[in-house]
Amino acid sequence: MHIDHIGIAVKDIKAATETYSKILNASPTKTEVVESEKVETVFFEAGESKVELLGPTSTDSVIAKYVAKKGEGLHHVAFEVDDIHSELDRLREEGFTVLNDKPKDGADNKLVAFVHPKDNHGVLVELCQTKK
Ligand SMILES: CC[C@@H](C(=O)O)C(=O)SCCNC(=O)CCNC(=O)[C@H](O)C(C)(C)COP(=O)(O)OP(=O)(O)OC[C@H]1O[C@@H](n2cnc3c(N)ncnc32)[C@H](O)[C@@H]1OP(=O)(O)O
Ligand SMILES: [Co+2]
Repeated sequence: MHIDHIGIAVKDIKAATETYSKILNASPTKTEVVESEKVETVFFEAGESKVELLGPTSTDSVIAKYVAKKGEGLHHVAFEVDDIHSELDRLREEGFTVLNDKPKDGADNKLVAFVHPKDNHGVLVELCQTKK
């Protein structure tokens, strides 16, 4: 298991892309709209992990809600696993609140699912697995 990406919620994806291009001294590697989440994502590589900027594409996106309530900032940490189904079963058995009945399509050719932040000391955890 390793950290695949950290997700950062932003108001203005264009402005945030300019900022992170300067911080990382690199161009984004991928830009993708994920309709199911109502977000636009911009990825930067940072060693073995990535930074995922998340901007809302709709006022009822979870990212719009988060930014309105808490402001911009770190939104989630995503761990890549080999078998997302068995990891989700394991976490459910451990008593964690998994927010998805089954993994769904995320960005970057991944299946994704989320574990509620109340169970993780205030951090929203994403599990992801590269689609085969
Ligand atoms: C692009 C696809 C994918 C990828 O491929 O990488 C993504 O990353 S998508 C990212 C966006 N999608 C998601 O976050 C989906 C999972 N999230 C959710 O289902 C919800 O956001 C939530 C976590 C269940 C919260 O929703 P809700 O209960 O409706 O929001 P509230 O504002 O009422 O929050 C309740 C409670 O939880 C705290 N909270 C909310 N979000 C976060 C967060 N990201 N990190 C930490 N804490 C969070 C919020 O502050 C509330 O706390 P209290 O006020 O103390 O009750
Ligand atoms: Co993510």
